[in-house]
Amino acid sequence: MTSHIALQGLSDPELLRRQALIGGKWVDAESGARIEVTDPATGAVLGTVPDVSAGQTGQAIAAAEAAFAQWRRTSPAERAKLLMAWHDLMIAATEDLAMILTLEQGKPLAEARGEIAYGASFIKWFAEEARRVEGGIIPAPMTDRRILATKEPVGVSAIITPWNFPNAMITRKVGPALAAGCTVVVKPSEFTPYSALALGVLAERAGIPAGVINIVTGMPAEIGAELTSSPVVRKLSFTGSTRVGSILMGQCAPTVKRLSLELGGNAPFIVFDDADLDAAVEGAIASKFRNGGQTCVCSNRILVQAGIHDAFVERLAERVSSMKVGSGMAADSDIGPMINGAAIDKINAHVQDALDHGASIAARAETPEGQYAAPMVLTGATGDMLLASEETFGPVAPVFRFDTEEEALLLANGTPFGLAAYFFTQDMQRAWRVGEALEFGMVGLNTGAVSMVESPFGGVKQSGLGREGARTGIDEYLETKAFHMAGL
Ligand SMILES: O=CCCCC(=O)O
Repeated sequence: MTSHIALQGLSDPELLRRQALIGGKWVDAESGARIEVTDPATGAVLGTVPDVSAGQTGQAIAAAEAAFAQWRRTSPAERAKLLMAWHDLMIAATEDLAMILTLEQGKPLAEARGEIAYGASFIKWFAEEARRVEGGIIPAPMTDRRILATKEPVGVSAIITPWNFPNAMITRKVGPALAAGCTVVVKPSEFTPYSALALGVLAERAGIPAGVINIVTGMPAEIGAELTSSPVVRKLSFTGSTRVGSILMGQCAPTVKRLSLELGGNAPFIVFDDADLDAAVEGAIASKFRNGGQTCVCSNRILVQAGIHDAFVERLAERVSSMKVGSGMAADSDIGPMINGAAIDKINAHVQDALDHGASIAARAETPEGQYAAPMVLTGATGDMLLASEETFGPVAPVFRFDTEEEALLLANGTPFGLAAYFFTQDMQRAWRVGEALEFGMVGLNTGAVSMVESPFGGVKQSGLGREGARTGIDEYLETKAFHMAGL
């Protein structure tokens, strides 16, 4: 089968796999059904992958269950060694992995390289953490007893990942799962399966045993229903929208699975009068336009205090109007295509609704025809606009004006979501006060970037459950067993 990706010249064409991975075997769908994967920059079909059925998903679950029996008994040092080998192969394959990622997802190649480094960092981190899973001894109320708290892997884990970070959202989940001794069935987004399959190839080369990582490609409803209903699957980790997360949560209820959910955000980005203007503009660019605005932690509402409002808007507008929009494969692109037509429709609807409600366009970058959204700064944004209550998930920066700190906090917290928030001030008392008052899982003071392996990633309210990355990320894949030894 020919493929546009192969024509682009991967140095290791074997990384481009077009089959699902079940129990160590690369397989097609039993029905022969396949789905197309397209390049969002051109609309060209990159190739196809199997549309795996519920039955085959069941086979992947059975393979993960069989592998779990052995994998859970490997030593932490052995798991760490295999994970480090996987990490090293990822780093060595950065250029190819980044090219695959850009072609199927659209983000500029430089950002894709950054995602591969970010993705690999989770594998390295959890390779290290594998050897630090410790239990404890609890003083018992009687003298002839000892109580041990031991840690055990949760079991077979279902990993459902999104299209916006096709590499790193897999590694942030699979890294800790494998380190803890769990085995996984990964269902990557149907828009970006090639990045996932390439990770599968590298895992196999690293020596990770058959069945420990299974990857099922295809449409989400059928595969998701099988993963969530299976009593063998003991854990679901999902990154995606709150709407889908809550459906999955409901589907997991009958079998009472452990859940990690990284869901939608509606991040406020607050600029106080006393902010460092340069730093605030840089922070806004970093947090708003990462991945073309298609990131759950991207700022969605830019709240600017009246005294600095006009200066901030002027500087932001200058930066945004000179942004380069184009194919992620072009060296000078700052913003690539959006993932699909539905994304463009939503962005356009938000912009039109804002304009209908009195907003104005302060800046708009030149944008080519095709599946692109124009980077834009809107002023005069207000709470009755769609973009105040929903994630736009695109390169549109709406600026809301506020007068007092109290007003800013009411606006910022006035959302059912609570993933990330950012604020800029040079007043240290305000820094503590506002940082503590923001109802979000992640808060950036004088920075627009909070995503890094060392830091716990996750949200409160309808933004999800659990934390990924960091020291605690492995806990999501561990159970505590109370082991009572009596008659001593
Ligand atoms: O949309 C959510 C992906 C999270 C990417 C990150 O880790 O910042």
